[in-house]
Amino acid sequence: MGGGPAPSAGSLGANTHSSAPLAVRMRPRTLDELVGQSQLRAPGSPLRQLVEGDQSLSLLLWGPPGTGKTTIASIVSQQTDRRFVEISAVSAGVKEVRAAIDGARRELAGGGKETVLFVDEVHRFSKAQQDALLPGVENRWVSLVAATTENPFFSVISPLLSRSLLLRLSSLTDDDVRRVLDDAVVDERGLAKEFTLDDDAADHLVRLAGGDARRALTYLEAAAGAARSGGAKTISLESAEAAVDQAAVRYDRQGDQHYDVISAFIKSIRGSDADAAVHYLARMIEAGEDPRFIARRLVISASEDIGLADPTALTTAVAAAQAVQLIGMPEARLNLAQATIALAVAPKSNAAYVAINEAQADVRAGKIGSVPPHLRDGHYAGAEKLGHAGGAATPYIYSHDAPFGVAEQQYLPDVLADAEYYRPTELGAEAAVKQRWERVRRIIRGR
Ligand SMILES: Nc1ncnc2c1ncn2[C@@H]1O[C@H](COP(=O)(O)OP(=O)(O)OP(=O)(O)O)[C@@H](O)[C@H]1O
Repeated sequence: MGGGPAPSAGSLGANTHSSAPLAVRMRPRTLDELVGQSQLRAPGSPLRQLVEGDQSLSLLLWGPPGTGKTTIASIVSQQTDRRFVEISAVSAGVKEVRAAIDGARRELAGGGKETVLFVDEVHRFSKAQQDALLPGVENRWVSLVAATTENPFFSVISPLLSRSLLLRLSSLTDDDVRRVLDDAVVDERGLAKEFTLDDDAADHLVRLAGGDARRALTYLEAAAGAARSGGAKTISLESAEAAVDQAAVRYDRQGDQHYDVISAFIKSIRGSDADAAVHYLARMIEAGEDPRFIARRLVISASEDIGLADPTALTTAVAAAQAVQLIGMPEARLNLAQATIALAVAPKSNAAYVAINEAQADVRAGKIGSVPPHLRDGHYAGAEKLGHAGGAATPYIYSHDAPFGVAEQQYLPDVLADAEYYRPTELGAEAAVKQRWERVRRIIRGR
């Protein structure tokens, strides 16, 4: 490192227009420069109308990191000649929100420009903080562009949802990411043809980017730095590999490895390693991760990975999620720790997860069939004549009248008569469920 920085900074300066990171320099300036997201960019789409017309509208952009949310907000402000004011829900509170809205209102009152207020990670705002955005939106003092990586139906208050146009961004495909890289290699704002990018190096970067254009460009920039300091004209697989490890550490420090850590957290719970699960929980807490996000993942895991092997897991996870709402951080870390450990040490079953997946796959494949006549609604006049419910042709058996409260009777539609979606494990509490269910299924199906 010692003698490196000066010459390498110098040559970097000679080959770029600014010292901003490559991902920032390459930020698309128009909707047409945006890669992927074709549904949003289509002629006549609401976003295009917004950018090309002069109506004011609030947008809620929902999509994974590095797919263009901030970019879209900046395109809207540039192309409609509005001020761009950005606040991050990670660090800002009600005070900053009010100040931004007041500033926009004063600007308007003084005959100045309209304002695009970009709120990044809006799902991190509490209800009260989101409420503070409403007057600005309702009175059209700002065009709000709120970005979230989380499902807004859970994380955004409904008055804000109903006043905004929700646009969904998808992860970039591998081809999209490759295009972003190729553009950055040749573009004057980017690496301006200083290097050629080997195919295998590009493939490596595409794979590591995981659909995130910012990550792809950050890694490309690191690889270019390595090639430059080695005096190379080509970014090879070796320079890419060598550089990316360092870039990945930087990412971690900025908290952008969020998805890798949450993934390791869930996998540790699934793998029953309570120590590892608590370790990843601690990392997320220390990184300032949204506790509601962690709690929601626990609730999902309780059903996906534990299910009926320990039905109390879902109760525990839901209780932890409520505790997070009630108590907030830092104390809610205790509730999260208890739930994490309870889920990690619980016996594991994915039988409920597999059952619903298989049942939905069948329905999607068109295996539906009609509801057996004896199960149809028998409460309306004439139903009996049609043979529904109580009709003589297909009598409905009231289970409580059958021995042990289980009747031999077909419940599934004919096309699915032999389907067996729920296959219990023999683990934990599900062992007893399995014993009983197998007997019950035999009676129902008359075997
Ligand atoms: N669809 C895209 N087409 C081309 N470049 C993109 C696209 N999406 C992102 N980028 C590149 O990645 C950088 C970061 O993108 P942006 O800030 O818009 O991501 P984001 O979706 O707001 O992510 P985050 O949720 O992490 O804030 C941009 O400056 C740009 O260089």
